[in-house]
Amino acid sequence: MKVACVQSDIVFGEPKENFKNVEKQIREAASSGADVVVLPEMWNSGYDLTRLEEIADVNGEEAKKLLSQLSKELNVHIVGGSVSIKKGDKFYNTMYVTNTLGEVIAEYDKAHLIKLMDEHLYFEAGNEKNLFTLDGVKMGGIICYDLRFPEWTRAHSLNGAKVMFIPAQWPTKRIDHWKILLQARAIENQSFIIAVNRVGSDPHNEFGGNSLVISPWGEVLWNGGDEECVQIVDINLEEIDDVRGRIPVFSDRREELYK
Ligand SMILES: O=C(O)CCC(=O)C(=O)O
Repeated sequence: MKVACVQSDIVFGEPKENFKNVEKQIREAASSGADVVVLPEMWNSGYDLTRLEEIADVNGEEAKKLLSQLSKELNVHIVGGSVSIKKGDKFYNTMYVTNTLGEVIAEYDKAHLIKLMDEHLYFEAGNEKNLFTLDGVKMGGIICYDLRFPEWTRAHSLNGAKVMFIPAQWPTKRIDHWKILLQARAIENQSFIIAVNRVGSDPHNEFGGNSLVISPWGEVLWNGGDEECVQIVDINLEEIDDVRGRIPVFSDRREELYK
């Protein structure tokens, strides 16, 4: 499966520009032969939280429309990072996944909101897991700070996910946490990790890129460095069952000890 990681900068509080950029990047990824395109977190607005009323996507309609159209036209699945949306009178940090038929097959509201970046003051947290199937393989998606909760990735793995997508806006100053936690999640869950972080900066933070594709054995197959790029990485999904067969951690679990 050819996965295209879109490690981009995001224009603070300017959805129009960001929509244009994302369309260009998805087209570039598709023309390079991608099967799945993966975007970063909150690519429509960045963390311009005080202007959400003005700039959040109402019911995610604009994002869903663009991603569905491009998925169908270009014959690619899209794991749409996340966008800031407004549902009713509340705001959410939401991931959409679209398939090559142009269907929205998953919608996930970020479950863990990061107080350090004031997210909890503006957004509602989601309460549901995010599982979907692409090309017959069960996969899952979480968003940025969700990564710090190993139980959350494990819950997805126990429900069948073999590939985890993790879009982010992870600051440079904690980039070592990002890399180490991602590698740990891949090893302990014996899953592919496709993690796409933005680059550039906003008025509050500099963002560290270092998007990573990691195998179920824990090998870093690609590191995006800290510049904008659209990179295709070829992953062999057969490795998952091979690694799980060699070290059967799922059947060796002692659930009764963990309460
Ligand atoms: O956990 C962190 O250090 C960064 C998380 C983050 O930036 C986010 O959830 O948006």
